[in-house]
Amino acid sequence: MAEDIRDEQTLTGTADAQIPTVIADELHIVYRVNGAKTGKGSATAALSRILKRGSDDAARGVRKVHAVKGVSFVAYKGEAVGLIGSNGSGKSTLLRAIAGLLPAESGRVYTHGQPSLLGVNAALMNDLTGERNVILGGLAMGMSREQIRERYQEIVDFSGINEKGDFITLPMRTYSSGMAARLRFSIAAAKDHDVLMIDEALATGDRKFQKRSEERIRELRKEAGTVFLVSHNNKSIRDTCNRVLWLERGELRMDGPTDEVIKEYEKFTGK
Ligand SMILES: Nc1ncnc2c1ncn2[C@@H]1O[C@H](COP(=O)(O)OP(=O)(O)OP(=O)(O)O)[C@@H](O)[C@H]1O
Repeated sequence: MAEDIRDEQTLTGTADAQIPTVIADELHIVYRVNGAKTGKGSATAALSRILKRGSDDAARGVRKVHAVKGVSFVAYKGEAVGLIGSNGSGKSTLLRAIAGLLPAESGRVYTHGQPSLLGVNAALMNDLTGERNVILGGLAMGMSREQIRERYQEIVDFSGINEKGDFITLPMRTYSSGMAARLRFSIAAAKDHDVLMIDEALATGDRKFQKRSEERIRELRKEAGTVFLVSHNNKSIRDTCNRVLWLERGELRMDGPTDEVIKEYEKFTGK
């Protein structure tokens, strides 16, 4: 409890709280879906699109989905920011845009340091063993072999993969979806990130693992950067985040302290 209070003081009382890590400025993200008009993704449809190049999107059968509409916010070092909202409201799109994976239609995203996106679909190699994936995943995040060696056991223990036998030396395809998601989270959480974005990772895994993950998110937040968490689980958001952005139909509907925003959101969803 005392720790928590200290934590809050760090957030509000020191210069640390004032270092911006992510700035979104009137950000708009638009997806373009090919073949939406004909419903065909065939070679002839592709050819006719090429022939019609130069004419406008509508004529070429390209449909636009305006997924994020004019979102602006500033996130600071030491914050854990929850993203909530109905299905299709733009949460994952916003995360992917912050990670630099989607171009902005207009507006901008500025990030301090290297943002890392951890999704339940983060790519690990199914045919390789858990062990190889820990090493590759670590290298992909920019850790040195030495650092990976040092943290290897910690990662395996955290994932709990070996609790029911020696699974870490088996290919990932033999893991249940929960086990695979736990390993992904454990690999990503082994590094101290400038900006760490987690998409629904806590929804997978059992309650025990969720608790461990929440604890790690609190540590990451204390140690260095900013954590973004997308979740439909209001309790996970309450337990880990100090601030919440609520998106609805691509627009930022509310931005504020966790309790206040979740209260309004629950009113909205009728819970
Ligand atoms: N690759 C894509 N191509 C075209 N449209 C997309 C694509 N991905 C998402 N969209 C659309 O963008 C909008 C926002 O989707 P997004 O996945 O960001 O929502 P979300 O809030 O994360 O939803 P959920 O809670 O269901 O995960 C939706 O209308 C969706 O249909």
